[in-house]
Amino acid sequence: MGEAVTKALSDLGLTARHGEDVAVTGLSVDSRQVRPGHLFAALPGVKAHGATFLPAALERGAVAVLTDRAGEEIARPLLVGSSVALVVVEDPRQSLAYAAALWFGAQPATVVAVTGTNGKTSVATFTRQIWQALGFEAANIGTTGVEGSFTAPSAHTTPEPITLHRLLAEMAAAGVDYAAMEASSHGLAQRRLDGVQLSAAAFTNFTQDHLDYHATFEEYFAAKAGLFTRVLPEDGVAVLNTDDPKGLELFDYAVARGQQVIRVGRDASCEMRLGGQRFDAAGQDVRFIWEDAPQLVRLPLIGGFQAMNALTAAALVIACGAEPAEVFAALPKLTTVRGRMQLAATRANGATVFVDYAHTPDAVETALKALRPHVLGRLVAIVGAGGDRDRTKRPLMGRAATAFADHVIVTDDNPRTEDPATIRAAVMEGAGPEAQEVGDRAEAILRGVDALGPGDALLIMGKGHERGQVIGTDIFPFDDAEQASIAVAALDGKI
Ligand SMILES: CC(=O)N[C@H]1[C@@H](OP(=O)(O)OP(=O)(O)OC[C@H]2O[C@@H](n3ccc(=O)[nH]c3=O)[C@H](O)[C@@H]2O)O[C@H](CO)[C@@H](O)[C@@H]1O[C@H](C)C(=O)N[C@@H](C)C(=O)N[C@H](CCC(=O)O)C(=O)O
Ligand SMILES: Nc1ncnc2c1ncn2[C@@H]1O[C@H](COP(=O)(O)OP(=O)(O)OP(=O)(O)O)[C@@H](O)[C@H]1O
Repeated sequence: MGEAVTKALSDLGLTARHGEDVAVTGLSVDSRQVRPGHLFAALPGVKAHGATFLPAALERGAVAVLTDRAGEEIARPLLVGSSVALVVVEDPRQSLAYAAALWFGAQPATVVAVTGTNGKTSVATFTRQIWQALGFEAANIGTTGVEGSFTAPSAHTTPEPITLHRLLAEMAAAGVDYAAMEASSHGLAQRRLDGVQLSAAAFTNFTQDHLDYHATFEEYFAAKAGLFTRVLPEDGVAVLNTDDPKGLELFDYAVARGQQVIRVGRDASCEMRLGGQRFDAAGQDVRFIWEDAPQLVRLPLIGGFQAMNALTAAALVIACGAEPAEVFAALPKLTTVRGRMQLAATRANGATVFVDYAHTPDAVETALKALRPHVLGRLVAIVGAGGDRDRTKRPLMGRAATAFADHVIVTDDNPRTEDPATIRAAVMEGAGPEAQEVGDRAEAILRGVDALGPGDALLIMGKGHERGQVIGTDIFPFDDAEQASIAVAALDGKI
């Protein structure tokens, strides 16, 4: 057994207000995870103040507490006569983020972060894919976990600082030199990224979302802006979609801080400018202009917005020092995030089948609208809604499908403990009398594929990357992309 690592509070940038500069054996934000010798970060929470769990943390052997003034009030009486060190700071989440960085002490040499309402996963994934295509060891961290040269599951889009820095240190130890991470607005508001050394950061766009957590639109934007005004250092590069008015606002902040900026968008002022797009069944040809030189690339990606995501990723990689010509040569190799507008199968007659995670009325509309320019013939949609979740969205999802597709098949999603027929009836109510109802999802996919003539496309929505269907309380193996391949093989005589 190796000797346990310990670090003094002062080595973690912390000063005790009460007690000594003790050595700690680890960090925890949750009393239930405290081990003997740990520093317990008692954070102000939505439901409770972490300091209320101090007795449990002390019982488990915490030797130091990091908290704010409100936490100090709760902690002081509990610490009378004890040698436990009490560290009181203005913003304990930020101090914890710095302490976690110092505790783990290593990260990949180049780390970039992406924020925005939509496109974070796509941009972080594309950035990693470009680096890998250039021959570098690279990984991305986000909603889909950690992927690339290093893989790990992740519960959060932006992991908590302790998890995040453990991951970054493990990546560095495994030889990963490049990492692209998603910066969620929750993660930014909770200072999860504050201890990360960023080389560049990108902003994709800003629309209404997450107003359940952020009190106002302004607060939500302020959280995202923090990536550029606080986390990204002055010598970092800001990659900004300045077609979005909020991107223009960030441009002003970045310039005021002396950061170098790469603007991405359609406007003539952009260093990375999107010119034209021509769509076909399997992707798009994109014309763009980099520093006044026109370029043409093939993107095997569905959806007009993916060109902006790919260019944003290209700009990030260039910002970190790569040769632009090599970066542009890598773009035709990009592949979509699994289950997001994923080309799952192609019929012998050329008709295509796509799988997408869209499971809200808005997402159904966006997905169908994105696919439409790629389809010469008819667009067929398969839609369903999950059980034990929001009921009001069911007819709205059916309505959106009928409004933006030429033919709609309503099927089961994850019925969970509800009666599947009742859920389908609600979706059918919005989808209208022309829609076809096929409860069994595999049969619905078979019928959808069978309906495709040359030039047609089928979009199977709702489950995306999932590999199981939840019926009752059991999960049965089910993969939309695999079912699409099976249906195509069966109908085109390959099995
Ligand atoms: C809404 C939100 O962000 N909540 C975060 C917040 O929890 P909270 O304020 O509710 O905590 P609380 O339950 O009031 O407890 C207060 C403190 O006491 C601690 N505690 C609690 C119970 C106990 O027995 N002992 C104990 O020590 C908790 O660890 C916490 O530090 O502080 C906790 C500790 O830092 C976080 O783990 C927790 O993230 C939760 C798990 C979460 O689900 N967050 C989601 C919303 C999130 O961050 N999502 C974004 C993506 C959003 C998106 O783009 O879709 C993400 O980046 O993943
Ligand atoms: N640049 C973009 N502009 C507008 N919409 C986009 C853009 N990129 C992606 N989208 C839409 O957002 C959906 C989710 O994309 P993506 O996973 O990349 O975003 P995200 O910000 O990571 O969201 P999440 O954290 O929920 O995964 C896509 O399926 C698409 O409908």
